[in-house]
Amino acid sequence: MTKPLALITGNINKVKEVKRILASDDSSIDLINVKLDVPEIQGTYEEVVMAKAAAAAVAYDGPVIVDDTSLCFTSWKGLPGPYIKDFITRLGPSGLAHVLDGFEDRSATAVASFAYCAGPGEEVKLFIGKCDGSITKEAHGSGFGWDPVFLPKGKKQTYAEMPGGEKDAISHRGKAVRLLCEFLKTL
Ligand SMILES: O=c1nc[nH]c2c1ncn2[C@H]1C[C@H](O)[C@@H](COP(=O)(O)OP(=O)(O)OP(=O)(O)O)O1
Ligand SMILES: [Mg+2]
Repeated sequence: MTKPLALITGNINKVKEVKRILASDDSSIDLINVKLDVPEIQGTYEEVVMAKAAAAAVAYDGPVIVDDTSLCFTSWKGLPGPYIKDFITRLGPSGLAHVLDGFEDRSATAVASFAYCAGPGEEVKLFIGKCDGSITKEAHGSGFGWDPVFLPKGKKQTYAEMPGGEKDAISHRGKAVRLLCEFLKTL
């Protein structure tokens, strides 16, 4: 029996956002969430998410989607990138904002790397969404991860301050999930 398509993540905020983006797309694509601990290798965000999807497909033994999210500082040549989780977990949003004090360029790019894998050993397909912005000097609003310190380019509110639908319309995750959705409709 084929298993349902599963979004493999331990992050409830990702699940909430992906479901909200899919619902607004009117796509009738249904996902279940399965929380599995999948290893995350070191490498570029493409390498990290491809390995994560392949491992998730084996662990779940069925069709999976994974999301690996990066936050890339221009002044740091793209770092922390896929290693952002340790930074935000240890420093919190305002601590993260202060690591750029002393750098003139506070620009950053949020990257959502989604990957689909139909099952163990199957090819992995990538869907990348990016949002350019900058890191504010202080936290504004409260919410998911580094949302309080990410100011999308051309906006007056951080991700944390804007309504969910507004974040989805411009966000790294919104862009990646809409690409993924187009692909899933062709299956
Ligand atoms: O839109 C976002 N806005 C703000 N913060 C975000 C966002 N999306 C991910 N994040 C945070 C969660 C984690 O601290 C790190 C990414 O790490 P990442 O490995 O992709 O996520 P995770 O370990 O929480 O869940 P998973 O089980 O899917 O790997 O950035
Ligand atoms: Mg993770």
